[in-house]
Amino acid sequence: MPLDNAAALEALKKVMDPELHRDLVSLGMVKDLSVDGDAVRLKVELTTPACPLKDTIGRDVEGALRRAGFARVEIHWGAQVRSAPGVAQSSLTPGVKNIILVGAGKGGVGKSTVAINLAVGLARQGAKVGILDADIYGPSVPILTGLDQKPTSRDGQKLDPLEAHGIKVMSIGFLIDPEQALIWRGPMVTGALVQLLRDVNWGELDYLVLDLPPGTGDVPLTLAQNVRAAGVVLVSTPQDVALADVIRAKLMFDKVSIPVLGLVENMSAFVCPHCRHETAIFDKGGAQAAAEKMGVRFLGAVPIDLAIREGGDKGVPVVAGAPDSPQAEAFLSVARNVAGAVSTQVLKAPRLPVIGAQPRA
Ligand SMILES: Nc1ncnc2c1ncn2[C@@H]1O[C@H](COP(=O)(O)OP(=O)(O)OP(=O)(O)O)[C@@H](O)[C@H]1O
Repeated sequence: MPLDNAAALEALKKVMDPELHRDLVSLGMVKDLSVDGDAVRLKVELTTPACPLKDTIGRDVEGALRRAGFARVEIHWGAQVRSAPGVAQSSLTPGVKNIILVGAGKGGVGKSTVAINLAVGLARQGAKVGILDADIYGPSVPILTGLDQKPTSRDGQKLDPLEAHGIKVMSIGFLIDPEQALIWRGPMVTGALVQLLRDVNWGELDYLVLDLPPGTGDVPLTLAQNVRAAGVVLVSTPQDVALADVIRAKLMFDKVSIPVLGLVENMSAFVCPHCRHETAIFDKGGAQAAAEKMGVRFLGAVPIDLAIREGGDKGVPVVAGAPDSPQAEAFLSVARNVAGAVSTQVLKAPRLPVIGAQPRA
């Protein structure tokens, strides 16, 4: 067989994306293919810049092309985050490709800490990201980002989100006294949430991370009726009492047809910074077992750690403040796994009309 574009494409059709279980050519990931003698050059366009399997894909592409007879293989990388068909055209947030919910069965398990580090982690890997603090009864994103100014509006219609650590940020905590929302009835809460989605200038984003209130209630239901989220990341500590709640939360998301992207174990074992001894304060490994039981993906474990708590209190998430630390790497790995899960979800999504409200003219 001559060494030409057709031969290279034939070889690339045998390379499967290990996450998406389809070949790179039919996924439209092969771009700018050119052959010159026994040299081949191409761009592989990943479905997310935070691709967890980039190295594996690179090795597989090179191997397949070499086996086809190419002596020199030059791979360039790109990324184009995709969204499920129809999502962008008919949603409250037209420029947002994927909405990722972060939820927990109970309070205090570190849901907001995971949400902010996930958002900053996705941005650090090259994605355009925003975070919306939808935890209307207990907004913690202002503290976690160190932001406290009031958002303003340049166009007199939509509020401009604030920015910190490379992401766009909006929280009900910027707009009202947090104690005020505590006495809100359900419809006020859901109304505020719809406004925070629709009436904020989110612009073009690959991912909008939504920090949900803990437990089950009106907010997930409102979201299910108004946005087509890519899915929900569930956060739990490893001990049984938290896991029982997260299993209940999963059932609730199933009921409202929001896909569960997977489960994160937060406050996993404590590693002593002095002697490296590991202590399983809240137990360890429980979430992985629970994820298997629930039939959802395990997205990773984050240790209980002083730097994570201090970063949160100072408004500098550890992923931004100490990006090369093992603590940050734990969150970055979760971010890559979440990005992979979103890509898988997007490709699985049926081409259905999107439920819910239309953008305002
Ligand atoms: N892995 C961790 N290591 C150490 N401290 C952590 C970790 N994760 C969260 N924390 C700390 O635990 C406290 C609660 O975290 P966070 O506010 O993220 O929880 P939450 O589940 O969102 O709570 P709520 O339900 O009240 O919104 C914070 O002080 C935070 O800094």
